[in-house]
Amino acid sequence: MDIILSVRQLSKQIRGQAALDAVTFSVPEGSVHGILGVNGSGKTTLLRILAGLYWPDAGEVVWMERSVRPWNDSAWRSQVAFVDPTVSLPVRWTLGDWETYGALMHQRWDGYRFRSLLRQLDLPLDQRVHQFSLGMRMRAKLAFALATRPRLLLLDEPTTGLDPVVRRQIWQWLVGEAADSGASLLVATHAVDDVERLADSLTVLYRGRSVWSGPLEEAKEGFVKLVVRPEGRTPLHALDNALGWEKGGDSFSAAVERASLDHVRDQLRAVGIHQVAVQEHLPLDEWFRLMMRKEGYAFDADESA
Ligand SMILES: Nc1ncnc2c1ncn2[C@@H]1O[C@H](COP(=O)(O)OP(=O)(O)OP(=O)(O)O)[C@@H](O)[C@H]1O
Repeated sequence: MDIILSVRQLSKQIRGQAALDAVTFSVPEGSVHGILGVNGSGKTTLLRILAGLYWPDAGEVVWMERSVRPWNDSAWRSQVAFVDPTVSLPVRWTLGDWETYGALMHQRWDGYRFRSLLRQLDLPLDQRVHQFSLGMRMRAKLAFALATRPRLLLLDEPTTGLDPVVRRQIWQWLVGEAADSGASLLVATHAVDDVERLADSLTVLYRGRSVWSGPLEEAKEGFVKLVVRPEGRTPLHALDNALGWEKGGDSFSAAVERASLDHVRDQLRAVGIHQVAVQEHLPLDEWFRLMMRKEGYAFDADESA
């Protein structure tokens, strides 16, 4: 797949702190790319720059091999839609009013598509949006965004506050709609399971830096979990604190990068542990925790080993 968007060395300071620090990643055309990160890692700042709401201090945004300035480029902005759970068109308006606004304000507005999406989503055109449930509001915002016919849809925590059934329905519908229209999705979220289910590729942000980026499969293939049953008082912490051994019954487990597997096995042998079970195909959540641990993010709950 061709690369449609490249973000290169993007940096932004907010009140003297680096909200983004040389963030770099690429998004293949027509794909879903997840931006994963713990609180305060820079996800919203990144999307706001791409939506043209903030400008960066340094770095480059390349769209279809052309360097663009989202904060100063109306052609770019006509191809990009940003869905932010904290911002919406006025909720005192009806969706009919949203439609009128969309037709006036968006060069690529497709009224036929908007109506068809509202029918699919069972959303009434003549009811004020503040009377909608949270799930209905999010559907309305997504329908509005899709009706602007974006080539790139930026989503900031789009399913926060929604129950698991609605969340799954919305995702399924959205990814299908985006695929039909050829749009690429950039989704910032804490929800590792959503990224695992939907994304083709992902970037992990930590303290404003992109600490990992690549295809989902590469992330999932890149690590395993070791399970050991030490006898007596084997000092697992002394082996490698960064592994963060977790106790479960009479065994300990730790996720490790596949590349360091032999090294860790050698360390275990050196303290008399020869029986090591290796688990493959683990949930992405375990990989994400491993990434965060490597970066020094504290996991209080894991200090039991
Ligand atoms: N308006 C602001 N004023 C001061 N600091 C800010 C502002 N906006 C962002 N920051 C800081 O920039 C950093 C990145 O914030 P950002 O909101 O982009 O992270 P995030 O990954 O989206 O977080 P969350 O998951 O909690 O929404 C944080 O340290 C945050 O405190």
